[in-house]
Amino acid sequence: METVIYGENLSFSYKEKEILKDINFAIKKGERVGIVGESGSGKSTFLRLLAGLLSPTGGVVSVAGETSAEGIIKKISMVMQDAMLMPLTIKENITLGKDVPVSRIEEVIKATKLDKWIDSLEYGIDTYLGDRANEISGGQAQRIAIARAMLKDADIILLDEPTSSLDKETTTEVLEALDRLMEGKTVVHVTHHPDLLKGYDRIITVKEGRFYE
Ligand SMILES: Nc1ncnc2c1ncn2[C@@H]1O[C@H](COP(=O)(O)OP(=O)(O)OP(=O)(O)O)[C@@H](O)[C@H]1O
Repeated sequence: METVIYGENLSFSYKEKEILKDINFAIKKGERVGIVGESGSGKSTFLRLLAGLLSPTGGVVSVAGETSAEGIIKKISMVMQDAMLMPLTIKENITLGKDVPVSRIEEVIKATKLDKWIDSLEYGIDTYLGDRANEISGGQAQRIAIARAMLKDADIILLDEPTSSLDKETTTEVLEALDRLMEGKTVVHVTHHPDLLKGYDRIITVKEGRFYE
């Protein structure tokens, strides 16, 4: 299988503080890779480098053949700890304002099991989330973020603790939705919970700026 994500002598520092030191790695198409390590070891920093949100201070990171933020952003979908919903309708939060066939929107709403909840709302998918944001549970918010990622249908899925703010029951629902999102994709998943990485192809531990498999 071809390599779709790689780093060559990849380093990253915040000012003088070196977080990642001269790392080399390669992730193949369709692989599921878990990233674990102590708090502060640099897991989120690594994911941000893969997402193009940070630029390496040394070496190269390449994602689906892209090394620039503009290139990378088109090739990845990211689900993070916070869904970061905008003061827009549910539909607009899922489509991000793109013109998408209704049938496709319905598909992702079903796949993330948001349909029952949305049907119960007076304005359905056109419900405005601005002032109602407080009435949305963390699990619903995360599933909206997952529906958004499904619609984008990028080949590479980056996950940063997508279930860490949820209770046990809600976590199960969100994990089911994530399973659907990850089908057939290349996945990099940062987590404190190795039990979420069952069935993954590889687990990388970040320690003192280096990778251990
Ligand atoms: N914007 C920033 N400026 C300076 N230092 C930062 C910044 N963001 C993170 N750091 C530091 O970089 C180190 C790595 O942070 P990072 O968030 O990548 O770790 P992590 O392994 O994801 O931690 P956690 O598991 O707690 O989320 C930490 O020591 C953190 O304090």
